[in-house]
Amino acid sequence: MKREVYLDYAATTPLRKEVYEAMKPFLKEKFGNPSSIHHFGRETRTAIEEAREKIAKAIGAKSDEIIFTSGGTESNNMAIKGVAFALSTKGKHIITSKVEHHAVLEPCHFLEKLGFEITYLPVDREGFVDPDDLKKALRKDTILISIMHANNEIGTIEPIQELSKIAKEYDIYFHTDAVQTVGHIPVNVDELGVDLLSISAHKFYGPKGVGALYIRKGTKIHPLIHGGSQENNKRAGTENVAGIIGMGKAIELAILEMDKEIERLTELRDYFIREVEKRISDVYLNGPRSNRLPNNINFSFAYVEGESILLHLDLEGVEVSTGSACSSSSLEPSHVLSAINVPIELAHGSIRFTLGLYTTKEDLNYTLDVLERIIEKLRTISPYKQEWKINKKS
Ligand SMILES: Cc1ncc(COP(=O)(O)O)c(C=O)c1O
Repeated sequence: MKREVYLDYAATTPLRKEVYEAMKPFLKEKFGNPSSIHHFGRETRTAIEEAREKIAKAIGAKSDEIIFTSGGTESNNMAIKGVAFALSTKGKHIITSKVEHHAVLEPCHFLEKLGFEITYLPVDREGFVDPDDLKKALRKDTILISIMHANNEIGTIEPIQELSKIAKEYDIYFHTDAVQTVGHIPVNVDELGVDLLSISAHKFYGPKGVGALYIRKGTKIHPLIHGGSQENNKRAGTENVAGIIGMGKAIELAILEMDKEIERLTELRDYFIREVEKRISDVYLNGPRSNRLPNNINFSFAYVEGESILLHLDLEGVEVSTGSACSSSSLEPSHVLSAINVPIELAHGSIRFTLGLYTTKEDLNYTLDVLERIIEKLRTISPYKQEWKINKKS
């Protein structure tokens, strides 16, 4: 029987019921502007500060080190451009990696147009940045290093502690895009040794359009949005009150359930990987087998197009993604798969399955049955069929 199976939790997660309930009053009756002095204003101000404390506590920070933003994209932009603008007289060199999200790569491309120089570090075949490569890339004028905590396409968890240690030795700011890890695996800013860290609520069952940037006390950074004095003069504009309250509730619940979910999802992930490798020939797992996000699976299926697999899965009620959500609409192979040296034909046959709170083993069994059938059917009509048969014989 047809099932509805959502396996695209890395793109976004559904809003939790408890989060929606917590937000509701702030969409209607509790409408005060948090900057107003009167009762209505004080009520929303208090709620915002409580949410800030919850976010800070979840990552081992202090509440005055948290700035609310419109999401992961804005947080990354603020961290990178904000530090670049603040330190441009000290230096104009930034180091990042080739596998970052576009919300890091594009601000870097923009800065290049303004005369900054960016080094894009390579990664190994599993997507890991080598600390030695970072050391070699350092220059006297390096002002910022930005390496993501975990990759949104292939799930690689980067060795942030080791990388940030190098930054510290040379007194260089370290930013990490933790959009895929906060609320999913333990994140502690002191243990990671980072100065800036990006968060997005809709990746952990909070609302879309709200996020946060952790800025270690004393870090020099310019605001990107000018206006009122909100967010400690670092991000002007009346706050997204309901969104912020929702993010606070979502992080609280995510932290409570984290250990249990890590164990459950890791088991489901490894079961799915094993079954795919057992049931379907010519499949290649992208990304590592350990130090991988508990909910991430990314496979290349030889001789078939990822888009065809996606559309056929969709018809059967299974929602997945080819590479990152942003590149789903483009025919370019994903920059992440290119960086880990996946051949172009295989990169085009790649599918990302990301699990979450509501994923069950029954969902995965249904997906496996459907997937096995679809791949077999697509391969029968594949233009690579002859070549495939030859390869299989040899
Ligand atoms: C690693 C990473 N960084 C940044 C973003 C952008 O976050 P947002 O959608 O909140 O702007 C995403 C979302 O896909 C992501 O996966």
